[in-house]
Amino acid sequence: MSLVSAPGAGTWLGASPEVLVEVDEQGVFRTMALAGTQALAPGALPQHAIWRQKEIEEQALVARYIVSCFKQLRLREYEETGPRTVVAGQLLHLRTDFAVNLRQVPFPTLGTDMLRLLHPTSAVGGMPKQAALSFLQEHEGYDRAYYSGFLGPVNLPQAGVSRLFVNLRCLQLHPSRPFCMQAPG
Ligand SMILES: C=C(O[C@H]1C=CC=C(C(=O)O)[C@@H]1O)C(=O)O
Repeated sequence: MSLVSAPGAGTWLGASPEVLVEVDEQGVFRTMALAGTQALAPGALPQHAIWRQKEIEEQALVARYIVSCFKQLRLREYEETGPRTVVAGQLLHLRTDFAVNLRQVPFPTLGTDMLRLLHPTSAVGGMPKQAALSFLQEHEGYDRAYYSGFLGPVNLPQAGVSRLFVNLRCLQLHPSRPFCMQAPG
């Protein structure tokens, strides 16, 4: 959950399930391929969820894109777990987790390099990236402002520890009306 209010930026309330890049206290870099959405039915077990081919393929595209980013950086020592079904509030998603232990694989700029390569992810920008972004620029017809950007604590609670989330499922509070942002899953 996030609530950010800053002069010039406005007031934004959000609940994002998607980590864009993270480096934790143990020096582990993480990112994830998150896609596919279905409701969590009352009493149902997430591990019994059935995914359609479309969702499986969409999530696999996102996972492959992350692998291609590691390849661009010539990084081969990453751990990949999944895809598995995860719960986010009342929703289920398909998620593959990626981790690199930076104490074993010295790559001090990995967080920044991956941020540069990943943003905007295919979930919010499309794929292939440049063509999709040009298409959006031409046809979308409105300013997303901070929606689908990223936010989170940087160098907190200590230097080198950061957690950035894709700014999904959010609303901007205006004095007269809230404006809610939600992409189709
Ligand atoms: C882009 C959004 O969700 C992403 C994260 C999880 C599942 C998604 C999906 O089902 O496609 C999206 O990739 C959003 O909720 O605005």
